[in-house]
Amino acid sequence: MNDKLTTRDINTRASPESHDKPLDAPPPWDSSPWDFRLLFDHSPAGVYVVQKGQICYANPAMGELLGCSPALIIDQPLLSFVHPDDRPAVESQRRWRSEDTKTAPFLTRIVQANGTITAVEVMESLLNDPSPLNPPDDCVRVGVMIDVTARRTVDVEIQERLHFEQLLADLSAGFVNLPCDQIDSRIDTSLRSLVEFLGNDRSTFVEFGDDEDHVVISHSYAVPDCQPFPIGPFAVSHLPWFINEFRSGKNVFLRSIPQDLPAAAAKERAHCLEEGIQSNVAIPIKAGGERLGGLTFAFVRKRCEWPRDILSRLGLIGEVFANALLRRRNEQLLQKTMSENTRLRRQLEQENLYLREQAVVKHHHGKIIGHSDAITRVLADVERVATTDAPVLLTGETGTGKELLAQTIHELSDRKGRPMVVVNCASLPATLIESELFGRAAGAYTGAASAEIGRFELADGSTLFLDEIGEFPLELQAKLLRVLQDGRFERLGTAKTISVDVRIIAATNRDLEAATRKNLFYRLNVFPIRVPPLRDRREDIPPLTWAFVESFGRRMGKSIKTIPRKTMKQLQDHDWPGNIRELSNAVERAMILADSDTLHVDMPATSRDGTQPHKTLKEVERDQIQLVLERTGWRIRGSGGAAEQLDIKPTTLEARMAKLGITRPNR
Ligand SMILES: Nc1ncnc2c1ncn2[C@@H]1O[C@H](COP(=O)(O)OP(=O)(O)OP(=O)(O)O)[C@@H](O)[C@H]1O
Repeated sequence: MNDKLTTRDINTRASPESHDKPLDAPPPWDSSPWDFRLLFDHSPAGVYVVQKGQICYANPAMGELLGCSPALIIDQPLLSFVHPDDRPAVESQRRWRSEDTKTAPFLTRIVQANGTITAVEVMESLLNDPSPLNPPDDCVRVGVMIDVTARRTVDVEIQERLHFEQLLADLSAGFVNLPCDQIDSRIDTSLRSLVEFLGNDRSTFVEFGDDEDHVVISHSYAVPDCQPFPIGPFAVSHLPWFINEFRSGKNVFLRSIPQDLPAAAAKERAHCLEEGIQSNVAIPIKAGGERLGGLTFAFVRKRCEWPRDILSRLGLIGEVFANALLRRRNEQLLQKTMSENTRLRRQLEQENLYLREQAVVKHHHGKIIGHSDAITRVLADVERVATTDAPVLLTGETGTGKELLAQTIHELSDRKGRPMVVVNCASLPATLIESELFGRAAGAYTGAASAEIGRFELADGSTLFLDEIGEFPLELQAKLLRVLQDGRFERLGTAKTISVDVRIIAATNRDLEAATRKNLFYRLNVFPIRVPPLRDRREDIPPLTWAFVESFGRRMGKSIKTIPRKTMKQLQDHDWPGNIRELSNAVERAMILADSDTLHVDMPATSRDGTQPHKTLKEVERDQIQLVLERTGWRIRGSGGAAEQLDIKPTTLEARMAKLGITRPNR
């Protein structure tokens, strides 16, 4: 027994003042009851024994937990130390079932005599078996109690962190697939949730733009007694140190203002003083690799006690805001680009339409289509001569556009204010041509009841186009030469000389240089223009074809979108003895037959490769007239009649028919 340790022994050995006493080696361990008591005395956990609810043993650690010496605890009901709010839970926790000999560990709070509340974990077990005569509550129980305050603090921190993470997750989830027009209001409510959770007084989202001198306050929320930041541009010069700091990508963590502010932050110091800001935290935010803005958190009522590592978590939610704003910005950009695209496409369509219309309008108004060198040279001549009064002689095969060029010359001249007067010398019977051209007096000849002015008078101050001048009757040539010479003539049946100012343009597809017409030729040949046949300017075929497609399409209510490459090649390869008129007719024929938006053209017999028999111009003309007449049921006049389809006057057609010997077959 002598060498067994007593509590005092251990205390003496453990006390600092005993250090200077030399000690023998520690005595060997003896598992006698006394040694076990010693263990309880030194146990870091509170150990107690209760019988019939009253404490009958408490070790020193238990005394410390309950806040008084173990002697004062003895005979006290253990429940009297438990926090009144926790007592029902403790009692139910200790409701023994018959087979139970120990409780599961449970948490409760102990109230010490001085009012200190300590969180403890308790576990009890029965020392003797309960029986009907000896119910568990009457049994002897041994309990272990440990202080879990520190663990509780950690638990609370973990809980708070979990709540914070949950908040961040919820806020982030709220932005997924959020329509762009709801992003602003969602950021506002998110800032509010953050302020409410984190306990600061104002949270603000700042956007950095291209403007070096300003940032933009896009969202701000403040608790009721504090002012939110005014939304809109904010001059960097108001808080230069602060804004530049976090615009350059640094976190700003000012726990104690003004102490934490550097000397350079004079404006910030004044601002915080004025607004009563005690702490301020700012986190820069990147989105899409771009420094987009930042989140700021101001504290007015108290200082910030956040741990520093909160910054990275707040940075994450900031990124969610920034990504949403970036998405909105991109979407707006996309919208803008798309509407710009639509605008441009419309414009293009309009322009295209305009261009095509132009092509058609040009055609209808006698303007020239074609960009070949040959036609460009002709047009250059046309422009050069148009503004003069010089007579022009247009030569070229039939259908090459001589009348169109005459019209163009007229329209480019100063005479364009009055219409050009056209005389087709081939279509007028020789008997009528004199009165047609020079006018007549009443009774000038049988049937001429009234006086009538002729085309020369009609064209006074304008242009007279003498088409097919080669057909002009020889007997009238002298009169014509005179008027061409000095603009003077007499009406048929009068001696009165009339003087006119007429610009003459003549056209012919036959040789004027023949002896009989030499004088006329010299008089007219002041400014000759040779109009090239279509086969000499094949590159004009595609634009001409498209112009005719548009024109006929419009008239027929058909829309042709494509012409196969092969077809266009065939059109370009063809010799077109009837020139543009023949091309126009071929396209018209194809358009009548077209039943889709693709144009297929049945090529006329002659082609450049020589596989088809070569026809003379006359034959081609005859074939063409015959074809159109057959198609129109031999109707010459009126809308859709052969003359209109051939784009010549009915009288001209009749003259040609007579000349070519085309007659209607007997039925
Ligand atoms: N460059 C062109 N651009 C557009 N259409 C043209 C062009 N040249 C001619 N045409 C058209 O071709 C057809 C024949 O033209 P035009 O009557 O001017 O020819 P022409 O040489 O006077 O014929 P003719 O000698 O048989 O009287 C007309 O429908 C005309 O509008």
